[in-house]
Amino acid sequence: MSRPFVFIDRPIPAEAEAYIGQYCEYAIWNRREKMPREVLLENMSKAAGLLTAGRKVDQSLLDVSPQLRAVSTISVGYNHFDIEAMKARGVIGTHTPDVLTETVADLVFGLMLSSARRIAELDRYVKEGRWKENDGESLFGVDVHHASLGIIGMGRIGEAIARRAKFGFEMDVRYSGRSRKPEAEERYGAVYMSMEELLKSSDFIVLMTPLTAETEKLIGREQFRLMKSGAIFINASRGRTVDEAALIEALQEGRIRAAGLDVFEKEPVPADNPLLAMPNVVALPHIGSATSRTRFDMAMLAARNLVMAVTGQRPPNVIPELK
Ligand SMILES: NC(=O)C1=CN([C@@H]2O[C@H](COP(=O)(O)OP(=O)(O)OC[C@H]3O[C@@H](n4cnc5c(N)ncnc54)[C@H](OP(=O)(O)O)[C@@H]3O)[C@@H](O)[C@H]2O)C=CC1
Ligand SMILES: O=CC(=O)O
Repeated sequence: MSRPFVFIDRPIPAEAEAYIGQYCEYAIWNRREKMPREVLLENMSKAAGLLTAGRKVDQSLLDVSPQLRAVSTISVGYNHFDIEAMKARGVIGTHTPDVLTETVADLVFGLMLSSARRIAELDRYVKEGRWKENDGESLFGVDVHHASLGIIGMGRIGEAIARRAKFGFEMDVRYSGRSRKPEAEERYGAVYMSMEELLKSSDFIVLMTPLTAETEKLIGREQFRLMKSGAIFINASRGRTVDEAALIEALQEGRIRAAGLDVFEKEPVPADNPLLAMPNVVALPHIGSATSRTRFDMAMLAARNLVMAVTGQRPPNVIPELK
């Protein structure tokens, strides 16, 4: 039987590439520069599978990919998939849940600690030689331990954050979302409440939902107005789950104390985005899952998902809407 042809649209670890090579013919775009569209078109015209991370899989891509049977993304989020278009064409979509959960939860805690104790801001302060003997209260922050934490989107990563909060920092955990999580309630004492109640009562608010039609701009002007004065807002979901103009306004007006952001409406974030000029904003370049170990595990899982899908087996990580 002939081996299926797959296209890998970015550099991946040698082990993942070798694994795919055991079962498939393949081509790989192995450079950091942007791939010319002709290269994509040439490969997609014959590809049964695509391994990517973040490339839009929409009608226009499907139109130039007549053989396509499966797309495997090296990410847990799959908001770059046009689900309806894929469903209509019978294209399988897979993602990489679980392997990155703990790593992303670590980063979220880093953002919480850095925002509360002003770690990134004060690092610059010391390195710029501004540290003086009588700085006193001007360098004070707020406590993370024993504070209240509201998690919006108590899924895999949300629960890993709740565990750290409960057992590491004795925080008072509450959550909102479209379904109850009895295990999280039992294990972490997490209290289920409406988003409104959560926003009004939490010292820290962490947004961890996927980006969907329902969650786009889930947090906007009205939600920032509901937050406690002095609240700290963390977003590691997707930039578009937040109305960024409303976030900027809330920070400029001093409505909230600080924000820790791993994601932005436009990525890479433009240098003139007002958020970048604010000392009380910790800004990261979408690195939630970016440790060597975790990125390796994600690539291997995505490679296995792809191979299974194009060789007629059912991969374990088909995205829920396409199951
Ligand atoms: N910054 C980064 O580098 C990373 C960001 N992410 C982002 O984090 C997201 C979550 O990942 P993960 O925890 O694995 O996913 P899960 O699917 O396990 O969790 C998502 C949670 O969000 C909830 N949710 C979905 N829609 C809504 C809604 N409309 N209102 C409130 N809650 C909602 C889900 O509810 P229910 O249980 O009812 O389905 C679920 O509990 C990813 O989709 C991705 O966008 C992920 C990894 C790295
Ligand atoms: O943002 C990263 C992901 O895995 O989703």
